[in-house]
Amino acid sequence: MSSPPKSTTIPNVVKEEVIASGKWLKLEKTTYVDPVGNTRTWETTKRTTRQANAADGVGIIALLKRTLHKDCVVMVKQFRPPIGCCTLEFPAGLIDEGESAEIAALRELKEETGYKGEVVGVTPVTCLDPGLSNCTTQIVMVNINGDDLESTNPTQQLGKLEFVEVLLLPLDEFQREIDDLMKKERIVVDSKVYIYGMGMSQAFFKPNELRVLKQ
Ligand SMILES: Nc1nc(=O)[nH]c2c1ncn2[C@H]1C[C@H](O)[C@@H](COP(=O)(O)OP(=O)(O)O)O1
Repeated sequence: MSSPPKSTTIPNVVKEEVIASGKWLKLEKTTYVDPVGNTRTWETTKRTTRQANAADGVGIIALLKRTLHKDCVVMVKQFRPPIGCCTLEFPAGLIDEGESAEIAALRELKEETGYKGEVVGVTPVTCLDPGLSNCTTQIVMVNINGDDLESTNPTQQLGKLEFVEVLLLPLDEFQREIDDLMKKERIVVDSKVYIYGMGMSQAFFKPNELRVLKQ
């Protein structure tokens, strides 16, 4: 088997040309130098809405905490035209001009679900699908005091063209609830959501499983 060519160059982008542009998205031809010094091209999509020094959007992991109830993750289900069916996602949205990720997260959570939250953590800017697009997000962790009067009967603040259903999934059965939902209806789950569920299952919900050391 022949060995791969040795990296000799720091890869970098040398040119970005717009091929097609719409209101929300554009398609570019990206010319770059690869790790062995060859000049190549890539087809790249970008959002037109990105604000300076910010991620494109936020995703919100919102935990609803109520006395005598299990903690629940606040989820949204909506029809997504690019994929042609409903998806299960964390509440999410684009960051507006002048907004921080934290402010955008609390605003989007209120609009999409009606809940008022408190920010307890935020990730760095993370990429979403870097082989396709430069799109980035920050995931904001939010707690909701469900005993607060304003959270007992939350009212969404959706635009006329927005149709978002709110689902509350118990944290301790998160992955199983999602699997059950997928058996019942045609729904595609956002990968961030499913990985969050798998991570929790692996970390917390098999305390008696014997650890096997693998060489
Ligand atoms: N790629 C898009 N095509 C559209 O035709 N419209 C789009 C695109 N991306 C965003 N939008 C519109 C739809 C909403 O009116 C606004 C804001 O969306 P937001 O709620 O912030 O984000 P999502 O919940 O992720 O749609 O942008």
